[in-house]
Amino acid sequence: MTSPASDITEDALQDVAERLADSGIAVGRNLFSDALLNDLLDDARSLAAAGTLRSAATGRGTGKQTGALRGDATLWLDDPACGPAATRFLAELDTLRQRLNRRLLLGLSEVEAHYALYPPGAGYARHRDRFRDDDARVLSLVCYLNHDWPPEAGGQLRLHLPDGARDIEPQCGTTVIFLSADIEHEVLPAMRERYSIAAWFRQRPVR
Ligand SMILES: O=C(O)CCC(=O)C(=O)O
Ligand SMILES: [Fe+2]
Repeated sequence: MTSPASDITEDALQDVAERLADSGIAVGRNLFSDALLNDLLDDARSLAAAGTLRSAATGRGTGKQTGALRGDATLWLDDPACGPAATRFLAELDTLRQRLNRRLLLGLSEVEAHYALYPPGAGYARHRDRFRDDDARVLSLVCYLNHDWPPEAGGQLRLHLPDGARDIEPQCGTTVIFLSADIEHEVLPAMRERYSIAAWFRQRPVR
């Protein structure tokens, strides 16, 4: 089977698909190349330095109280201000979408993704990614861009699972994929700047 424009091997894909089918969560290591992740971090940093990332509290489709729930600043990867790494990453995600469809028959029709920067002190309260009034989000993906993240810096993704909480360090090279409707999660307050990309595979376009 050919997989154009993909860093992800067949074995890694198989592993992700099996874990998603078994438990609704897959944690991948090194799904994307170091070169791409480094370019994405550079891009996110320059966008942040230019003041282009916007507080998620004022983003689309969210309520006025969002600021109390989440402290990140974001920019959609299809924004013209983003660099070529963002376009490459969206192409990777779209290839992943098609490959997951072949294995899991999820009917994913589109993927959207944004850069997120959590400044020191920011987190994201416990939530699910599927909105009450919009069930388009099927799979969530979070890809971390932080090198040498020490545990004492906080900022872990805490997944609330039937058998207890599972914490994941936001370390560069780690990618978490989970069912948007099922998995409650939160971002613990980060003590230093925390860079990531959050993406959602949707079952139909809305925008
Ligand atoms: O950055 C993370 O670890 C998770 C972010 C998140 O939950 C979201 O953007 O919905
Ligand atoms: Fe989330």
